[in-house]
Amino acid sequence: MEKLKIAGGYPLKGTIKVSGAKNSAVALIPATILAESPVTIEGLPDISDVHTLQGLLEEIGGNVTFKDGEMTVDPSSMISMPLPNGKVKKLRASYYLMGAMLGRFKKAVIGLPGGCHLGPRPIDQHIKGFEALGAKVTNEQGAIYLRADELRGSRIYLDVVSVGATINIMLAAVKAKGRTIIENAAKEPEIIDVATLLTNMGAKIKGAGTDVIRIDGVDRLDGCRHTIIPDRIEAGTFMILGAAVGEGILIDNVIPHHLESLIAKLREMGVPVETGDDQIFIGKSNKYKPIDIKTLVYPGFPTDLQQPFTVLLTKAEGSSIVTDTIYSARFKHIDELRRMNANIKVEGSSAIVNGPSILQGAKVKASDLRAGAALVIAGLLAEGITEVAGLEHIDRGYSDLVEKLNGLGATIWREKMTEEEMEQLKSS
Ligand SMILES: CC(=O)N[C@H]1[C@@H](OP(=O)(O)OP(=O)(O)OC[C@H]2O[C@@H](n3ccc(=O)[nH]c3=O)[C@H](O)[C@@H]2O)O[C@H](CO)[C@@H](O)[C@@H]1O
Ligand SMILES: C=C(OP(=O)(O)O)C(=O)O
Repeated sequence: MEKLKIAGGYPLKGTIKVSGAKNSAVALIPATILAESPVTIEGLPDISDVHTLQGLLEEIGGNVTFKDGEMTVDPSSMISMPLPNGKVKKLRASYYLMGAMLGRFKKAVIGLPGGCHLGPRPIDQHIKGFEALGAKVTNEQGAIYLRADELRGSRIYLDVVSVGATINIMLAAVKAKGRTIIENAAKEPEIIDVATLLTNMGAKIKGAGTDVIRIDGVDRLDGCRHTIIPDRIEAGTFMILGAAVGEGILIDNVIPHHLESLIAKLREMGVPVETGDDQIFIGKSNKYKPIDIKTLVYPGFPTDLQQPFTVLLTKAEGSSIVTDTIYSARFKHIDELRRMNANIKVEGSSAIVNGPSILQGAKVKASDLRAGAALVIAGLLAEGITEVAGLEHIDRGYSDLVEKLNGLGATIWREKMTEEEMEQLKSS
């Protein structure tokens, strides 16, 4: 097991390149199950979620190659093998195996998913969608059993706007008989990316990226080549990092339109932001204004950037409020930031940040992926050395993070944890 060590307090400068989107990758890879010939996806991030999904596709008989960000999946020999736990629990997005395997084989047994612990993360809307398409769904000892004689298109209204349910229903519906309409669908860019892949495979989908998606089922899907979109959350993390410790940082391979809410909030704080076609420049700030943030579904401020943004707010003079309306308990990073001398308190679904604080290096633990990103930014900002444990969370979503940050002039490295540290981590 490894930890990250960061020598903080030094300004960063230069260009940093964004990788392919994790939340697209984890849906695009399961989507390949639906094809009857090889599918190639270009630009995938080198993250553990992608490797775990590769292993899961291989477990069900897929022939997968993955090199230099390009994955080719030959799904022709796949079978509906039960995947009750093990790798399935390592990531949230293993739930996409339910929709994809149901769509292709009309049956699947998949363990309940893992992923970041952000409070309750039910999948009732996914199941409601599968049932509306004609599947019988049961939960037996922590695994979801799905079976259908035939999948039939249906009108499905989502009670909660859910990224996962929208994509999962799309996966199950593309080969169903007749028309499926998803109402109150989520509108995240990753949904458009998955719909683009499926359309190139031969699916008939209209309205992805709006709140009504219409899918006309087809009998057969075939292979194609697809390039993934850039990761807006990784890009956003680098923008926040640039605002906190940068003296001019250019973020390359980004779609600025995907980050309008973050750009607006950074400008409101007084951070200079310039946008190009596929680049964003974050200038050096001299003074940071306190502001309030409320997370919302896309195109609102993303919950996945709330934790990193909290760190930036410790630099502002005055009081800022961060409210998470998607995951009201997504504040496990706050105790760790307090160890580093931040003045933040949590009240209900809000964190109140009183700044400015001079952060101090400390030994901290990432409880989840974006808590990890927040602690890395805090470590770069802090005086002295910061040690971040829980690296396995960060490795789920940030490709080559150490190399990328060192390229900006940061001093950050991975180090093996001692036996004693691992014991302490287990008991904490
Ligand atoms: C792999 C992936 O893409 N993960 C993202 C995805 O997670 P995920 O797809 O799990 O998140 P959802 O959009 O489904 O969740 C949004 C809200 O709806 C609730 N809900 C969801 C499904 C359901 O059946 N019932 C229900 O009540 C959730 O508890 C949450 O409060 O979107 C989240 C919200 O943008 C992001 O934080 C995650 O990074
Ligand atoms: C919550 C996240 O991921 P997951 O849904 O995969 O746990 C995230 O990417 O911030």
